[in-house]
Amino acid sequence: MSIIGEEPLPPGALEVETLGMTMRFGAFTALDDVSIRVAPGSFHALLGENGAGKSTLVKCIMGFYHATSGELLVGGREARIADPRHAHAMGLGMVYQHFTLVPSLTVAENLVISRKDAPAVIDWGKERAGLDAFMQSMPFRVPLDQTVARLAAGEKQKLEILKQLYLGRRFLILDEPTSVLTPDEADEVLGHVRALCEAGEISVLMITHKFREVTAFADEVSVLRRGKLVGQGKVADLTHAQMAAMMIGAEKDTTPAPRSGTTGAPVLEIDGIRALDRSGLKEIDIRSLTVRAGEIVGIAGISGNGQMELMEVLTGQRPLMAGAIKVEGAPYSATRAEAQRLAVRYLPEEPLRNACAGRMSVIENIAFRSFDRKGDSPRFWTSGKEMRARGTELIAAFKVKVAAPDGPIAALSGGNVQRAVLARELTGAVRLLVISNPCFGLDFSAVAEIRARIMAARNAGTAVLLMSEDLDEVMELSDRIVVMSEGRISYEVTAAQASLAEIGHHMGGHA
Ligand SMILES: Nc1ncnc2c1ncn2[C@@H]1O[C@H](COP(=O)(O)OP(=O)(O)OP(=O)(O)O)[C@@H](O)[C@H]1O
Repeated sequence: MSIIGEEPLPPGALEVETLGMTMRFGAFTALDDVSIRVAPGSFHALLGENGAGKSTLVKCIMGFYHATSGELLVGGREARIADPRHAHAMGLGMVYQHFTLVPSLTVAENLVISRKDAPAVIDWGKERAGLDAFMQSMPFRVPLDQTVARLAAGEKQKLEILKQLYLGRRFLILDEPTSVLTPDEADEVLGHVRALCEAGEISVLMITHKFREVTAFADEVSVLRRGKLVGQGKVADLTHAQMAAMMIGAEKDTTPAPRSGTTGAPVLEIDGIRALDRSGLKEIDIRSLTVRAGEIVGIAGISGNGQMELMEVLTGQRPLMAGAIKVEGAPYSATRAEAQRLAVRYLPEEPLRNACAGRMSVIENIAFRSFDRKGDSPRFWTSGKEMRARGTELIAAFKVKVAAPDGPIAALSGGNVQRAVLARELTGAVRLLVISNPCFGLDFSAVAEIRARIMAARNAGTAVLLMSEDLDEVMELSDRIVVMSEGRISYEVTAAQASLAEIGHHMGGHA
C-alpha cells in the first residue's frame, strides 16, 4: 500500500472514492471506468443486476483484485492497496451476507481472535476490561459471554458490524447484509448502521437488491449496469421505479405468471421419515407430506429448523433412519437413474457448491443432466457440438450473463450461477421440482423471471416443493404452506387461508 501524503488520516468516518476504475478479465470488461464517491459519514447504496459488476468493484476497493486501471482515493489521498490486509490497515472493512464468526466461541473470544495482534496467550483480565469498555462505548451491544451459535441471525450480523468497529474500520462495505435476516432484524441492524453514519463514525457502501432498504436507510445511490455506472443520485430524489429503470435499462421486466390448471395425483409422498440433523444430536421427523401434480407446497420456517436436512434427504445426501419416500408411487432414494427416470429436478442452496462443478465450463455444467442421453435413450459418446448448441440456447433463454460460455462456471456472478442451474433443472418435462431459496441473491428482474418459470412449471403439471426463508416468496408462489419448526411440520394451511401473522407465530415455535 502506498498513500501519497505523510500525515495520518483524520479520525472518524472515511471518505472513499474510485476514479475511472476499470477491471478486465481477459477480453471481458467487468468494470468500465467507474467513478463513485462515498462521502464521509454517508450511507451509499450500490445497485445493479446480477453480473453488473458490484462485487468486482468492491473487491477492487478491498484489494482482492487489482484494477486494470483507475485510482482509489481514501480520505482524499491516492491509495494503492496491495491486498485485503492493507485495506484493513487503512480502516476499510467488509461485512458479508454469510457470517464469518466462529460459532463455538463466545462473542468476546470472537472479537479478540479477530485482531491481527491477538496474543498467543490471552490475558483475559486485561482483555475483558478493554472489551467491556468497547461495548459500553457502542450504540448497540451483543452479550460478550454468549456463544455465537446461540445468537439469532440479527444478533450475529450486529456482532459482525461491531467486530469491524472493534478492529478500527471506518469505511464498511456491506455485501447484501440482510439476506439471512428477518425484515425486523434487517431494519434493526440497518438502523444501527445508519446511526453510526450519522454520528460520523463510519461511511458505508452497501450492495443490496432491496429497494426498500435503499429508500429507508441510504442517502445516496449508485447504479451499475454491465460494468458501467449508469446512474447516481440522492435517494430522496429517486423513486423505486426510477432506480429499477436505471438497473435494467431498456430491457423488459417480467410480469408475474398467473396461476392456472388443476391439482392432480400425488407425486411426492413422504411418510414417517426420520434423519439426524447436522449436529448429529437432534432429528428431523416428518410424519407426512404430500405434493401433488400442479401444486406448489411451500415450506416456511426460520433457517436451521431442519429444512436443509430435508433437502439433503430428498437429494440422497443424508441417510434415512426410518420412513419412506415415494415419487409417483415408486420408492425413491434419489439416485441419478431414479431422478432421470422419474424426472425429478433440484435447485439446492448454494448452487455453486452443491449443484455445479466450479472449474468446468458453463456449457458443461448445463449439460450435466443430458450429456449421456439422446432423447429418452442412453448415449454412449457425448456430442460437443450438440452440447454447445443446447447450452448456448439455454444461456440465452435464461439470460445467463456469461463472458465466455467455455469459461469456468465459478467465474460467473452469484446470481448467474443460480440462473445457469435453473436453466438445467427446469428444462424438459419435470415431474417433481425440489427447490431451496431459488431467488437468494437475485436482482428484482431475475426474481420475477425465476418465479414466473416456477409458476409456469406448476401450471404445466410439475409438483413443486419450495423451501424458502423468504416468507413473501412462499406466500406468493404456494398453493399450500407448511411451517417447519425444530425438524417437524408444525402447521399446515392452504394459501387461500394463510395469514402472515399466524405463519410467523408458528415459525417462532409458538404453536
Ligand atoms: N475472476 C473472474 N474471472 C472472470 N470473470 C469474472 C470474474 N469475476 C467476475 N467476473 C465476471 O464479471 C461480471 C461481473 O461480476 P460481479 O460478480 O462483479 O457481478 P455482481 O454485480 O456482483 O453480481 P451478483 O449480484 O450476481 O453478485 C460477471 O459477468 C462475472 O462473470
